[in-house]
Amino acid sequence: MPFHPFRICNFYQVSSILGHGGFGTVYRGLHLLTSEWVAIKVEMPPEKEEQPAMLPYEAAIYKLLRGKQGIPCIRWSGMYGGAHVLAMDMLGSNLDQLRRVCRSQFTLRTVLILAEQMLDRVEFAHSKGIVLRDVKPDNFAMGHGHLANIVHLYDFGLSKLYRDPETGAHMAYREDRQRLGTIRYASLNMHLGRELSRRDDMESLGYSLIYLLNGRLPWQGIYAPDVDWKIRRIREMKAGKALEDLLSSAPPEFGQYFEHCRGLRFEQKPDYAYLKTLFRKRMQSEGWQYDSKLDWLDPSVLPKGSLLPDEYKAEHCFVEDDKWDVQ
Ligand SMILES: Nc1ncnc2c1ncn2[C@@H]1O[C@H](COP(=O)(O)OP(=O)(O)OP(=O)(O)O)[C@@H](O)[C@H]1O
Repeated sequence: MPFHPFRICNFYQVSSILGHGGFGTVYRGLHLLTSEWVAIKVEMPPEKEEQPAMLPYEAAIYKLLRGKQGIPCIRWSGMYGGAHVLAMDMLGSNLDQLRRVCRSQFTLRTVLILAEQMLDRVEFAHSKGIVLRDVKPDNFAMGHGHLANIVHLYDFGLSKLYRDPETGAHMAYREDRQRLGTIRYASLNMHLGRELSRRDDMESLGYSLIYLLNGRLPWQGIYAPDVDWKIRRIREMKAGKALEDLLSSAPPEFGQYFEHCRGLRFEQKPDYAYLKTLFRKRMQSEGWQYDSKLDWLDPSVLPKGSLLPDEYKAEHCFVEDDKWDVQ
């Protein structure tokens, strides 16, 4: 069906669809007065009255996180034309899209540079009492223009407050929880039906980093007669030898990372500084700098190059203004 441009909240001209989420559509919009591009999430109120809309909840999470670099800024949120609307900073490609541009995997150097920022974003969300419950490469995107080297954390649809905002008490441990998020990156506790806490975000981040480095995880593409069987098999792989083998063939820092995350108790705060130091020491020992030479901007370091046409390669005009968009 052809897309007909329309206007939303009076001053956003919607030009195209960016994507469809679990509960609505995300549009690309131009602010008619400032000429800034924004991403606009729109959710129609659920048909059943007792079913809550998700977007106001997500907007509330964004408000708790506002002001920090690496979290998209909310430009407008509320009801418009009978729909829930959330207008926010327009982001560039997510890390899984960029991985594909780099012919399926990043160099260790790029993964370590990204890891520092990803750890920082997750730590920040935790510091605000939020557990993300869906940490995966698709939920981290690079910024636009002068923020092209900044990793942004977005999509808080599954996040939850793990502390009571009044008393500060940690939520209670439970074992009867439903499966949530993305199986590929889910922690072992999620497979076991346990309430998810900070340790589980860290474990999912670990899987995400290894996925970006190797281009795949061992439990992708396994044969299974049905979905339940497959999920059970993935759980066994994460609990046993498949993970051990994965970690023994990965750089040793990842083994230490998982040892720490898997050793955390339900309410325990991860030692973010220790985890960052692990990766920083590796950067130092290799003589690598935290610079902007990320694989997709400088594909000369990639054994097989990138899928970007030549004119996109590290041309500053593409990273310094809003034209940089490799989706
Ligand atoms: N701020 C943004 N800037 C650019 N693109 C965005 C932005 N937010 C979302 N998108 C695009 O819209 C798509 C849908 O996003 P959304 O966060 O609603 O859902 P999702 O992550 O795909 O699914 P789910 O809602 O099930 O988590 C994303 O895949 C992304 O391509």
